[in-house]
Amino acid sequence: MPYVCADYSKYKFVNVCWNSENGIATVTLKRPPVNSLTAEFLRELSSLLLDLEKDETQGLIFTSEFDEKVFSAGLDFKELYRPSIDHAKEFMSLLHSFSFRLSCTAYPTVAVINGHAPAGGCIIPLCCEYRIGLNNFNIGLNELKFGILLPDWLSSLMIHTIGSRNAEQAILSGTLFSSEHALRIGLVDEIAPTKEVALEKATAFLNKAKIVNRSLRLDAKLHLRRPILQEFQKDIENELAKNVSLLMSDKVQQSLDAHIKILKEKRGN
Ligand SMILES: CCCCCCCC/C=C\C=C\CC(=O)SCCNC(=O)CCNC(=O)[C@H](O)C(C)(C)COP(=O)(O)OP(=O)(O)OC[C@H]1O[C@@H](n2cnc3c(N)ncnc32)[C@H](O)[C@@H]1OP(=O)(O)O
Repeated sequence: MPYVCADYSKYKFVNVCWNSENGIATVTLKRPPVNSLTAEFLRELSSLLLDLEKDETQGLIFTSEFDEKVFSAGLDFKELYRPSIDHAKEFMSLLHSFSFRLSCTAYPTVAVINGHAPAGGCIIPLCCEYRIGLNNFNIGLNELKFGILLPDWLSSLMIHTIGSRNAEQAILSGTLFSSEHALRIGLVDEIAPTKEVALEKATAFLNKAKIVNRSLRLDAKLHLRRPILQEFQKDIENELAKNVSLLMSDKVQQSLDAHIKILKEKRGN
């Protein structure tokens, strides 16, 4: 059984619950109020994946502290509004490297999606091998509605998950799917009535993975995910530069400004 070496209490935005009997790590995202992804959060998540790898984790479950509300609200609007060029570059690079790392972990991964997961909030679930949703949440890649062209690796993750035809329709219409609809098109693999049941289902999925030799399983995973991994590795410098210039463009900045205002008005601030 794996021996836990890393100090998981050092992490600010996640709670790591390590089960020493089965080697499964349950990682609860807890960056208030809505687990939006900032550079600091992405840096922490990347470092966490390395720690889990070193500790020979047998399986990883992601879930959110903000149960039945939000899994992750996606990229942090506020941090990405008028960033410095250096910060924009750092952010895009962290988003890319974390998503790549999560897509090819040696251990199996599950997302328990216990709340909304719009746009960038869908990235963690899509990088995972298995997705279990709760009822009454929305999930999808609705970036086109913000004037954001998806990076190829992200489209590729969606295609891998729901097939090209469904992905084309979903991405081009910027649809956010209800949990039932997400189940029908395969964007989630199962629906559970509560987080507890979802966590049991996640553990059952991870236990099934154990009957396969670990290194053979990793070879097969990398082989099956080759089209996605190739998109991640394709012309990285150019891809990052494209995303930075998209983020800095007037159109995207105006869209972020408009969304920040909408959220403020909603809260009456
Ligand atoms: C911009 C990138 C350009 C470059 C692209 C290249 C790479 C492309 C790859 C991926 C791109 C992804 C794009 C995104 O992810 S953009 C973010 C999209 N997300 C959303 O549209 C979600 C917006 N939020 C909501 O719909 C709701 O907040 C919801 C998550 C459903 C929760 O609703 P509720 O529980 O009612 O909470 P409130 O709306 O009242 O919000 C509570 C506070 O949280 C703040 N908030 C919400 N979302 C974000 C966010 N994304 N970033 C930062 N902050 C967010 C909100 O303002 C409230 O704050 P406060 O309490 O201070 O008022």
